[in-house]
Amino acid sequence: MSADLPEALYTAAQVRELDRRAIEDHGIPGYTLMCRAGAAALDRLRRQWPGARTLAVCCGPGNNGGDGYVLARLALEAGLSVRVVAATDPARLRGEAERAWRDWQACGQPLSAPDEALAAADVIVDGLLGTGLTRAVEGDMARLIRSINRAAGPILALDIPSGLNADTGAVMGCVVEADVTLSFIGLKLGLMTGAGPACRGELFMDGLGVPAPVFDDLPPAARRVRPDLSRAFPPRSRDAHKGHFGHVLVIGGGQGMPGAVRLAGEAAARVGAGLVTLATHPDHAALIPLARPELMCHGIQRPGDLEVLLARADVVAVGPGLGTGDWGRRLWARLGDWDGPMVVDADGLNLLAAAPRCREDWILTPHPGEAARLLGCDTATIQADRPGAAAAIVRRHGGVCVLKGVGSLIRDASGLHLCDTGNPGMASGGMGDVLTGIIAGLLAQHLPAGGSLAESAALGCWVHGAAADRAARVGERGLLASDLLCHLREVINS
Ligand SMILES: NC(=O)C1=CN([C@@H]2O[C@H](COP(=O)(O)OP(=O)(O)OC[C@H]3O[C@@H](n4cnc5c(N)ncnc54)[C@H](O)[C@@H]3O)[C@@H](O)[C@H]2O)[C@H](O)CC1
Ligand SMILES: [K+]
Repeated sequence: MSADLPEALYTAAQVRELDRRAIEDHGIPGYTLMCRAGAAALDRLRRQWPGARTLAVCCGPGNNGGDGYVLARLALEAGLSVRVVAATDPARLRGEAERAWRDWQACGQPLSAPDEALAAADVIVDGLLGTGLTRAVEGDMARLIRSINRAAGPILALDIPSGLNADTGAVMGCVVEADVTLSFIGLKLGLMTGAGPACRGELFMDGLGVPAPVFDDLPPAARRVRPDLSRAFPPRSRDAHKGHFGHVLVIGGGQGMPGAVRLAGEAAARVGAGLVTLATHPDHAALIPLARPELMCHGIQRPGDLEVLLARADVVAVGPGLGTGDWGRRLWARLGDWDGPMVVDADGLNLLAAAPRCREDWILTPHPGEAARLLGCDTATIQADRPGAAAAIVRRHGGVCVLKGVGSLIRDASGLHLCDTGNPGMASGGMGDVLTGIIAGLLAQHLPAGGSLAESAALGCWVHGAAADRAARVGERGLLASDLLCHLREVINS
């Protein structure tokens, strides 16, 4: 991903509104925007693949196709060999796209058959579908996308890989697997979550010269988490003592599952919580401090054993390894009237799904499967509309929802953040326990300074992914949750 991507993320409808404003309110003709898009795409193509001489440009039925026809004409004028594949009859093109087609036609080049064009191409340009995707891709369009994906040449997607839902990051039937995507005017939310990161390749954006006022009073659908770490983690006063940095109580670790609470507890300590106590099953309470003596650990037989611990806690993290049996259920029930910020993960979420409740001061951290249980649907439904699922969980349960996965979403009643740190090495047990501890540890310190519950959750997601990215420098495969712990300090002090 190019480092200088903007923070704001938009839906397809919002980008269409930005297009409209640029055209109608600022007098930039639509065709000028389209020509700028085509020119920007050709420029990106030649930077990415300087040796490319032969292009296959696949053009669809709308303005995304129009971008493609402009690129094809400009490439021809620049001396490249260009074969254009029209996915649908160009006679059906309208508006700017029709004009782009006519300007291409005036170059006197015939259309090409897909197989011939794709086989000969040094680079393939995907101008099939953009933000106008309205339904699952099928038929000839799907066949063409599959041929593009099978071809040898690298792929440049215009605006968004065809077949990717710009709002949700879901694949609509099939999707172009791009090597590079150049998005226009505003970054689409779907490029950053769900299947977006996997099919967009390296991501760039070009604003097409749209003036800044176009973006006024159009709040983006989401904002990428880009913390200013010096502000998020202000220097500690010289007379600091552990009482200044809060006390986290982690409740979980049912019989035979001590690891989850240990990971969560250590993560909370590693992001700077002053004190961390684990309330866990008596069978292993004495063992955990042997591995990490800084963690205080109490064996809990019954809910009453929590009282003294809850009285001392500033933040509760509940769920890692809790289990949904009688022991876990009784501890969960005791928390019903605990008054303070809470992070709920894993079996805490499963118990919440079984007996729904609503609070404003908790942070729920479901992965898609737990989110499906919270909403009473299946995981595919969650992944088909991740932003919608996160919003539904907040409507039903209040507080903040961190919907984990590629492009974790952090949703509260006032808005949506998206975290794009992290890597596939995080697909291993215990990563969620570490995130739970990180968020609880930040809440205990009221970090980021003056931030909301959602901002603490967003910062925690960012720190979690950034630590995993550092740990993955020696390889993603085999990355363990505990590998993140030593990197947490590097990240928050960097
Ligand atoms: N001035 C501008 O408007 C600019 C637009 N940009 C580019 O325009 C596209 C959005 O264009 P739009 O025509 O709205 O949509 P698409 O080109 O994505 O395609 C719409 C077209 O496709 C049909 N369609 C929808 N779903 C399917 C499907 N599953 N299978 C087949 N066909 C489908 C639909 O019926 C329409 O006919 C944007 O992405 C930019 O690339 C410029 O970037 C900036 C200027
Ligand atoms: K496209």
